[in-house]
Amino acid sequence: MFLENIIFGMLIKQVMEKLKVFNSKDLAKITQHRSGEIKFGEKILTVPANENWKEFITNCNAKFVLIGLPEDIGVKANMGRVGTASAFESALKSLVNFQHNKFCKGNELIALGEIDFSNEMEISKSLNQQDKEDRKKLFSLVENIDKEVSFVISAIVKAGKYPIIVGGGHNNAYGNIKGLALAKGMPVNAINFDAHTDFRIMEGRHSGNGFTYAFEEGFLKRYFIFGLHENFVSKSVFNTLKSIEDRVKYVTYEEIGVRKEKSYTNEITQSLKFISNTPFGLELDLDAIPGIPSSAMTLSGFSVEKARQFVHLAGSENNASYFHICEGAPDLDSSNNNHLTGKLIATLIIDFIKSKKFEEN
Ligand SMILES: N=CN[C@@H](CCC(=O)O)C(=O)O
Repeated sequence: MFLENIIFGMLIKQVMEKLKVFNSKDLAKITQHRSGEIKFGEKILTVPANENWKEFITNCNAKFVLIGLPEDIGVKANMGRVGTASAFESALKSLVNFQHNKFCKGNELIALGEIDFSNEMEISKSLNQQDKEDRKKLFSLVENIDKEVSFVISAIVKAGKYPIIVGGGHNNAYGNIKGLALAKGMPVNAINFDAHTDFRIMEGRHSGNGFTYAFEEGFLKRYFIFGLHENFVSKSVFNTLKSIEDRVKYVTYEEIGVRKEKSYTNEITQSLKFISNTPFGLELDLDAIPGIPSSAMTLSGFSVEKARQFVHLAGSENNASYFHICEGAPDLDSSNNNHLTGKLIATLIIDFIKSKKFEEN
């Protein structure tokens, strides 16, 4: 057991720069050309060979940087159902085949690449989430992922760009928030469109406590959870939220969508007032949208149109500094339409890019 732990430690210490930078051929391979049309993939920028990625994105006119986090270890460490690792690949395949036109142009986006978590994913496959010792190892793997994510997000923000991050599990909120806070040199805020708070106890890192760790470690100042489901939040988490209500607020899905006590757009305005005075992260968990394959998939919740409206309104705030879409799990979709999760993620990416145009006008 002792030796096993040493080997495990050595394996996960292989922390280097794990960023796999895309080149134009990576996009060309998945872009389906059609005469008379210009596809997004023909215009999206990639880092030229032999150029330093940080220098390239700093000097580039494009404002948005796309980055993928192909992992589902945070979900596994949270006892969930894996399948989020393929979401980025699926989203990219749809995105490159969208139309480049007057509403949105491909060259506004740099497809930077993905963080290569294949080493962690391989180790994770051999671990049993029900086993106490194995679960601790899963927590360590998530900490490893956190370091990589916060490093890359911080570098993108320092380059003056908006990271658009496709998860992976919601554990990655922690790395995003920390990365943004480190780049800005101050604690930041976050708004989260989610059925869950992901403010569960600090029992070890997983997809259910990214915001707790970011809050307790001083990276997250104010947090708003938009549309959480009353049935999915424990009494103890509600008590915790009550004790810090000056810094963490929420509105439930049931208050807006079921009992109609509050209006959707008015609640978005109120929630944005709470967090938009300082740089903030925009988080969207696909398990809040009915019927989207994810670990905690549900059939009730805000529609795709409502989610798009939310991204549009929140993204158009000057201080909205990154957009993270997570928990989508194409691998859990057994239908012959399992490309649709990626297509939805690509649609939301474009909604965020378009929302920023209002900032300039
Ligand atoms: N990111 C999702 N987190 C949820 C998952 C809930 C579930 O698996 O049922 C949470 O931990 O609360």
